[in-house]
Amino acid sequence: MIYTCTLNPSIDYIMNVEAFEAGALNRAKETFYYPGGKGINVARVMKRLGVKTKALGYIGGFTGTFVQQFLNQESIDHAFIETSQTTRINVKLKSNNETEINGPGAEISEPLQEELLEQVRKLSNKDTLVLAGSLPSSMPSDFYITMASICAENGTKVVADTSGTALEQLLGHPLFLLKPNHHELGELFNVEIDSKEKAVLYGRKLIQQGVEHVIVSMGGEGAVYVGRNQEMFANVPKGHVKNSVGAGDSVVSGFLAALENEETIEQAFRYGVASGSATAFQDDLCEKEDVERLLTEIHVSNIN
Ligand SMILES: Nc1ncnc2c1ncn2[C@@H]1O[C@H](COP(=O)(O)OP(=O)(O)OP(=O)(O)O)[C@@H](O)[C@H]1O
Ligand SMILES: O=P(O)(O)OC[C@@]1(O)O[C@H](CO)[C@@H](O)[C@@H]1O
Repeated sequence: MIYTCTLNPSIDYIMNVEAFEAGALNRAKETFYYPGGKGINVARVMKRLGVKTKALGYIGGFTGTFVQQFLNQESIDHAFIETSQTTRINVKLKSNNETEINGPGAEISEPLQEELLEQVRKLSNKDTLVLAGSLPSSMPSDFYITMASICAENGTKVVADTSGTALEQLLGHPLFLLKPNHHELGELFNVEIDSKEKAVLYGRKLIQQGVEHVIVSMGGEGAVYVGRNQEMFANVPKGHVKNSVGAGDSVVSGFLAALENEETIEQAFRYGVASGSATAFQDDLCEKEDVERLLTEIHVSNIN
């Protein structure tokens, strides 16, 4: 079973504003509320792609109730730990460009941290745990490492979709999949990644540190896959980008969903990229039929 863990979920409040002006009264022409947080996005997309998951993490307050009700309506299984604090609201302001304001997240007490670790201890070598997104600022920065170490003891596969210190600290632990974008990968090694060749070079360094599959997404410039025996490049289909929120999470979902359906690594990589683009081309997360329509526009080539 695939479990997603969102330590810091959100409601994503999407505001479409025609020509945003800082310091002035702006009126949105359209707004949307979606449950958010990277692990929750992964769970929602996997459900649409036909794969069952269970969402873990912390939830609380009226915003937490909204998130849980939304997931219930979409028949997404979850076992969140309730906190007395309100789940954050992240503002996604879409105008000529995209501006995001993400909240710091709730305070998570030590007993609640222990409760989540207990859930992780129950996972087996048949399970996969997706650790996705930021840690609330109150949590120890090595919490992902604690979770990854428990998983290593039990043979549970770990997928990580995070950035900054949390990502840096995870390196050296056995990881099944890492999906940094090219900025996040560059930040890890203090370099600028501006070509697929550089993405491969630094992707290989992740493989040397114990990662099994690396996908480096480069927005509209395509994506690179680096594995132990295979390196590939995929273009992205052409289309109008409406919403990049959750596009990276959709790449993770598409890749994992295809592997669950026993596709090859190449096909899973193509499916991941198609899922990312299908999300980028619409307001909410992708639907299966959009993903499958885009598959034919994605060409995967071996590198070297
Ligand atoms: N301009 C684009 N055209 C087509 N597809 C795109 C475009 N930008 C992003 N995508 C799709 O979204 C995926 C993820 O994009 P990106 O590299 O920006 O990752 P990310 O920064 O992790 O995403 P997110 O915005 O969710 O944090 C890409 O691999 C691609 O499939
Ligand atoms: O603050 P974090 O945890 O880094 O990112 C949270 C977030 O921006 O990531 C998702 C998109 O990937 C959104 O649903 C959510 O608002």
